[in-house]
Amino acid sequence: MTTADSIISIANVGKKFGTYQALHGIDLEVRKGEIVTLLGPSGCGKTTLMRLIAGFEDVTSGNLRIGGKDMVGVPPEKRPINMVFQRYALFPHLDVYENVAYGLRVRRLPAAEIESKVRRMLDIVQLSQLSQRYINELSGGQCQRVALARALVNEPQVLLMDEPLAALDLKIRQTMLEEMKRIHAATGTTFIYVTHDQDEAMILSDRIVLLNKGEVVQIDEPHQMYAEPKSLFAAKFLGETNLFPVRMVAMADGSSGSVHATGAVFTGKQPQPLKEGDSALASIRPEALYFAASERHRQSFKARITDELFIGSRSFLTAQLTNGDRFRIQIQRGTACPPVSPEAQVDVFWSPEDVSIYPAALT
Ligand SMILES: Nc1ncnc2c1ncn2[C@@H]1O[C@H](COP(=O)(O)OP(=O)(O)OP(=O)(O)O)[C@@H](O)[C@H]1O
Repeated sequence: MTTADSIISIANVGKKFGTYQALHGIDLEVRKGEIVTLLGPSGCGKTTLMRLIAGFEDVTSGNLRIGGKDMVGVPPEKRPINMVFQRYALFPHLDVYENVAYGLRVRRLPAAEIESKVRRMLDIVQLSQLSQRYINELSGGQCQRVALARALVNEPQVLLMDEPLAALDLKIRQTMLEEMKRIHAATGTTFIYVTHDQDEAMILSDRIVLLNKGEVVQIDEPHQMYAEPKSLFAAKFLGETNLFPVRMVAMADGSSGSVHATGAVFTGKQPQPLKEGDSALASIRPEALYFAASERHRQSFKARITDELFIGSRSFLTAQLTNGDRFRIQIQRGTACPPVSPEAQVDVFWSPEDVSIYPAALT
């Protein structure tokens, strides 16, 4: 990507709090109109990176540009961005309309322009009917939409959102994610979204920036990151996966593979360097395991099915290998599968295309 396509350009950025290095060598280009999610476990630096973009903190090293302009010394209110916080920070003594109009009134825009911008934005977030309600008369999801409207009415080039759905329950979160995608499509604003929730990140993002311990671990489209995690950390953080301890070996055809204690052979992608004799972990997602062989699903081992967790459209089966290792198999409702029986052994098949092998010691 060239810098010309980018609204935000972050090059080798570091952030120190006293002696503590919270972010190291962050490189990130965000394109105009993109939805980019900063994803990672608690304390990995997501909020710090967002606060650097917002201008609430200064970078310690490296370079941060917005719209091509260096942001050193540019205060938050002079940056072409708006931010939506987890707790919305709405004005309880103003109604929905006046909450949305607030920023435009501060900027002293003409009354007719304020009216048309606020009406349009209330229409986009589907709150026109509730424009005269006070904030304490709204549901959590409606408050969230007021907060979005209030930020977007200022037509920022970039909207920053820090865990904006964290206070909502699961069902409303899912609806709000769909809403946010629709609002994004209607406005074309660049969204940068902080979450530690992998589902939110996968549903919403054009690209996910996965962080761990203050570093960017991987930047990819959600499908790509799920299918080809470049590290054990990414494989474990995004979705569920089974990890089988293996040892690297040379295969008969000269390629490299790995062997499990049961003798099962795993070949597959090796995103990080591995050599013969190394301890490693072979990763296979529960939905990539099958009970029937096919042209693709040729590798197999024997297991016993000890348990079924039924969750409606699908089930998770717990399976046990002959050496005692347990793993999970996901099957769709209606798919034929062997009965749960601690006695009977069944063959479980997979494709090398669905296997990634990672160094055991690294995360
Ligand atoms: N003002 C500060 N002074 C000192 N350390 C800080 C400060 N702000 C953040 N940190 C530290 O920097 C690290 C990253 O914090 P940050 O809030 O960016 O993490 P996060 O990924 O957003 O976590 P969470 O999901 O828990 O909000 C943490 O170890 C945190 O304790």
